[in-house]
Amino acid sequence: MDSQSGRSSSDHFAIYPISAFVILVIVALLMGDHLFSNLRAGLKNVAQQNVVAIGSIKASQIGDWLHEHESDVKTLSDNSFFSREAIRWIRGGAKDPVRRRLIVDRLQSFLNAHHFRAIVLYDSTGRVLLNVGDLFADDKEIGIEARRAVESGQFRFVDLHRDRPPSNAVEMGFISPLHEGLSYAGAVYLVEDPASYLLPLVDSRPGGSETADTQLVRAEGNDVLYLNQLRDRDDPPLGYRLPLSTPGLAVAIALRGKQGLIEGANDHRGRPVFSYAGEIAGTPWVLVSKIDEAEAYRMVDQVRWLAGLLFLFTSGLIAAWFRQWRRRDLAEAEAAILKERVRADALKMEGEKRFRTAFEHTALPMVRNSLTGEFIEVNDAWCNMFGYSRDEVSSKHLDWQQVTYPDDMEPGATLVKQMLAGEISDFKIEKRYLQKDGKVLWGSVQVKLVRDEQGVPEFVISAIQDITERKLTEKTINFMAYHDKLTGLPNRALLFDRLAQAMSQAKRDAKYVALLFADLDGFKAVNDLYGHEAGDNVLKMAAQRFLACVRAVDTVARFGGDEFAIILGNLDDPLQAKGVAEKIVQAFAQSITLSDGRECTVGASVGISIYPDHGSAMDNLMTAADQAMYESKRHGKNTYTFYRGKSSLGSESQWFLFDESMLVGVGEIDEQHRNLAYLVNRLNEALKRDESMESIQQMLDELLVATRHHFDTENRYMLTYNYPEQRDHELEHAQLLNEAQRFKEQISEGRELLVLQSVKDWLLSHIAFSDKKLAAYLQHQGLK
Ligand SMILES: Nc1nc2c(ncn2[C@@H]2O[C@H](COP(=O)(O)OP(=O)(O)OP(=O)(O)O)[C@@H](O)[C@H]2O)c(=O)[nH]1
Repeated sequence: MDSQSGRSSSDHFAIYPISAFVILVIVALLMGDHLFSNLRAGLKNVAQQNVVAIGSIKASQIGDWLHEHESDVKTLSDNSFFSREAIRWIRGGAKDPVRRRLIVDRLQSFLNAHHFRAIVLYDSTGRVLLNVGDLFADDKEIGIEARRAVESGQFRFVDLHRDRPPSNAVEMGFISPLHEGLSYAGAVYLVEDPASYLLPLVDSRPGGSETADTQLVRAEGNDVLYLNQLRDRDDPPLGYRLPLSTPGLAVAIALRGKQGLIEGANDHRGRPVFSYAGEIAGTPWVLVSKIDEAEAYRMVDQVRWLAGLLFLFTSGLIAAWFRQWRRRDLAEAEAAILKERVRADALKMEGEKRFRTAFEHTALPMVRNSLTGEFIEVNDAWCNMFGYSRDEVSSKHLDWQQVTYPDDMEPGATLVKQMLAGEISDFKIEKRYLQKDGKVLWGSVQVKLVRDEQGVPEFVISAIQDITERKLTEKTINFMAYHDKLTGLPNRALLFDRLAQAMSQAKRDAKYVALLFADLDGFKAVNDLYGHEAGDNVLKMAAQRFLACVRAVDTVARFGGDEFAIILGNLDDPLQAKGVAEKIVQAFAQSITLSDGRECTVGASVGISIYPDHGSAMDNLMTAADQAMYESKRHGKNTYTFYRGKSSLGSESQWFLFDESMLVGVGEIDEQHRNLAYLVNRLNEALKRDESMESIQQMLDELLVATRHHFDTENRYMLTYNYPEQRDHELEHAQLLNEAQRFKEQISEGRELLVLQSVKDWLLSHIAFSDKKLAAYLQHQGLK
């Protein structure tokens, strides 16, 4: 892995913690926001409840206080002793000193009892007649109000105002007309000092708050006039005003008629406040209690700030830790990559070194080829095997084709193509090679495609094992298995094979095959007269004479003893066999000279059968030839005879005749044997009808399945009844099944007749020799 890919892989893994962190941050922010929103809502609620409580209580107290004063005033003025005395005194021209004294005393005691600042007595024109209490400045305006009270007979409220100099005091009051019955003759003005109760009540604030305040206001022209002193301003009562049009001003909103909670408004400083407004009945006043939103929210905002700071601090810490971790991780990854690369390089060098040592010093011939087949290098063992020097290999630009035996080129070329196409990575084959001097040798070659680190094919390496010896041995063994040791002719096994091939070929080409059976006449006498060795020589010479009579493509086989068989394939006319038979008879008419010079004579009796005239199955054809040969013997020997029986031996549909003699006596086994015979006959029929190879294959498959089933049945019986020869019997089953596997290949090679014959032969032999024995045992055990 290179460093680039290492980093990207590490980055890939870093995505997870980063994503997790981002998600965590988002969740924390959302949760925090939700939490703080709830807290703020709670605090807002509390703050609003507080301003409502304070505002409404104070408004109610002020209302009560005003009402009380109104009652006090009315007590003094309404038909009271005082009012009667005062009216009389005023109507008397306000001259009676005794009555004046009485009035003053009365007012003074009233003043003392009710804590007014002063009481002023007016006549009906609004002129001041007398006053008690504090310093008082005669105010024309008040006089006018007093006259109006007398004229209207109505109580009048004198709003807060600043008294004229020298008093300058803030005051307010209540004017009540004096009447006796229905006549009014003056008025009393009770002057109240707001600082004694009203203003302290308004200004009283809950402890602990920095911004909570209550403001008593009234509209004056286009302004809001603050009647009390604000907690954050130095202006005295009635000393501060703001335009009524000030945007968002809570008191202005209240004066415009909004009562109760006012939301989203500001106070005189322009700061957002929670406020409550309440009208004071009978006055133009509005009482507004308020608290700064900032103060109400202060706690939660502070906590929010702290939480934010803590969050930022923690995030910073995590980010720093993560960065550090990533750095360390990357550094570790890079270090690991570097280490791995160094290790890989070392391994590669080590591997190359080892390969080179192995390549150079191994006793196994090895060669490296380019992808197009030229030799890149060979080792010493290869040079020894093929006879080329290394210089010759490079100067002659040798490639693998030049050292391969021409007939063996194809399989290797196909496999190399598959290997380069990536279908296989290596292969092993046996093939013939050509040495430099042209000699042929056999090699078992193991070929492997070598790819570079990116997987691109680089070169092909081959290791060759010299198997010439083994092949020769195999050839000899093979030859011996299929040839007669004495004469060197094909033996009976090879004869069957060749006959099957010839019959299949003839079937395809619509030709004839002649099978000649020849038995030497008088051969026993040779043995008897000249000895066995001489007999052997005669057999050898007889073989040569047979061979001399046939074409190279024909087969002469020794069938056994002094019996020979000759296959003449690819005949256009069956009578062509006649010529060969005549030549054979003539050939044996001449005497044979033995090694010791003595002469002997053996004849040849020949029987001829023709495929397909005398049978389409091998054993039928052989039986026919055999019968014809005996015919020749009967006719005095040294002659030939064509089979003259029926055009075809036996009933071909009953080619495998399952008769009584084949019953073994165990019901299930007999039934299966009968079924197998049926399947063999059916296959034979299909071959005769020249059915497609596919259906032939299918029938053979069915036959094999039935055979397997039959063997399983027998195995079961053997196991159940403890058959002493079970092992041998099962071994035979296994061998037969093994052989059966080969049948499929042989069928596809066009050797179906041989297969059929083989199946029939082994089935017959198995029933006769093995199954009958087994059945006898089973019957003995009581099985039917
Ligand atoms: N020397 C030798 N003799 C063999 C060999 N195989 C079989 N024989 C003998 O060959 C003889 C064959 O017998 P027959 O075919 O009856 O003899 P024949 O004299 O030819 O009789 P006809 O066929 O009736 O003419 C037997 O005596 C066998 O012992 C062999 O490999 N070498």
